[in-house]
Amino acid sequence: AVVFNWPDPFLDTLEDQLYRLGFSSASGFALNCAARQDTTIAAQWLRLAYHDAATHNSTTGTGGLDASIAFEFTRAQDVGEGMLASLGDFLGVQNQYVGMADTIAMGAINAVIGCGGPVIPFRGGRIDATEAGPATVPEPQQDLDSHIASFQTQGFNETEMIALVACGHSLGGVRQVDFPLIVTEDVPTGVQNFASNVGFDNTVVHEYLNSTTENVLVVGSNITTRSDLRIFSSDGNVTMQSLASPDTFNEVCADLIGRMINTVPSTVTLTDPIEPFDFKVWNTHLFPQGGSLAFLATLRIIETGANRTVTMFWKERTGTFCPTEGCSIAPFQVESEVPSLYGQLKGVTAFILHSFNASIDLVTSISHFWFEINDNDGSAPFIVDNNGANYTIDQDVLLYDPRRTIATFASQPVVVVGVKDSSTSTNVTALSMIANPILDSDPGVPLPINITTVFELDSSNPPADGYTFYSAPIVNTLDNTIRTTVNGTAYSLWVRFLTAAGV
Ligand code: HEM
Repeated sequence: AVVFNWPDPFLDTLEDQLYRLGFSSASGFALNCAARQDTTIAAQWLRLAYHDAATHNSTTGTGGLDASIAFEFTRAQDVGEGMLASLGDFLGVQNQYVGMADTIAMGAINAVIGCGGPVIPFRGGRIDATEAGPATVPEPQQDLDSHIASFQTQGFNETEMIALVACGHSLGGVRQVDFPLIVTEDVPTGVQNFASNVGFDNTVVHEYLNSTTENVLVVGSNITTRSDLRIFSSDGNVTMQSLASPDTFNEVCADLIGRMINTVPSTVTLTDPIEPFDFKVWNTHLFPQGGSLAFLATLRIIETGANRTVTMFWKERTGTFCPTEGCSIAPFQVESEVPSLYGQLKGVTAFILHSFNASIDLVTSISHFWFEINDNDGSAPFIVDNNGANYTIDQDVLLYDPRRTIATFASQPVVVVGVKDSSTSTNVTALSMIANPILDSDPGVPLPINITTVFELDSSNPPADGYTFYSAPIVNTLDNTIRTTVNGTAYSLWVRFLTAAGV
């Protein structure tokens, strides 16, 4: 599994989105196999992921799960309102580090578990395409040889093709409005489902094998578009029979859907699987406050059942202020939080959030911090110090100020940052990622976009504690990277959340 060395905005974001409740639409909306547009959100997400991945060419190492679907969804082979609806679901959780392609992949694994299917490992690091890929999504009217060839190009052999189609067609169905030549008989809901049940399981396999299937790609009156029949029966039903065991079905589908979402251009390297981090420093803020520096930090710990005491320690940046063993403080707040479904399925019962609100000497400041944990069960207390490297605060020149910032839901937040020793040449900017709004009239390319905001000297916050304050209204409250150059040195600060416990 991947190792988290703080600060790592990329892993920090992905791990929150995977394991914490409410941190990503891609982990929330498909829960309980929720219905939408006469199918399920999960079915729409899984189909979207497959169509995005199907642009892969394993010979040239191009295409794959790269969000190129955002440029392709208007093609005939991608017909269906589920495509745009799914991209719309996912917009708004990307940032400078995590792109749409990772969200689509995360959506696919949540689609499967949201409908009761197996847990698929998540690797991150996909890179969003900037243009459409080739039109290589298989279509029902194509013959078996074409399907074998296109799955081969995408990296799957014939057996894997059979199983992957069965796994995918465990969910959802074919819409009459989009495929009138396939769904030729009236269906009351407008969708002819692949299986008689809604959830992710091998009902589609059983109903195929015992000839009760209503899968229109198997038994539809239009013989040309019986692609599932041709595919499923292509090896004399050997693969379909092997999928009759629910355990085998789940195992094979977890593996193949996992490979499908990890199908990326050869230039992309994915991380190792991201497992929930045992200890995670989260949402830190350092800012000037009434003659000292306020330092807010949360240590998130996976619940172990122990009645833990957690102490935060820190050392000064210059000079001497703290005792040799470090300055220390107890948390002002300890909260328990229910993890996401994915987290629960990985065995996390709760996250315990220990929040600290330390007052740091303004002159000597802070260079690094760490924690000591006592399980209070007679065992020796242990240190949590970022895998031995300490949690290092790399600078105190450019600081985001959550208390001076005015963040309300009613209006655009006015973000305030403090710059130490600033000269008149200071130029403060924020690079923010925002969701590109989908308009019904012209959906455009549903991918997030970057905007740059220039800060101005803040007349309502006069200089204090050696800092000069700059402010700007900022559209996005989820993720901003603030930059400035002071006396020739460039500083950058990642601000993911505008507020924190203790603000
Ligand atoms: C030869 C290969 C395939 C063909 C010809 C094919 C064809 C189709 C067609 C015609 C539909 C109906 C779409 C609609 O009405 O919106 C559909 C739906 C679907 N397909 Fe496939 N498919 C193939 C492979 C796959 C694979 C490999 C997966 C995923 C692993 C997949 C996942 C899905 C899902 C989840 C739906 C339901 C979508 C919904 O209910 O909104 N398909 N497929």
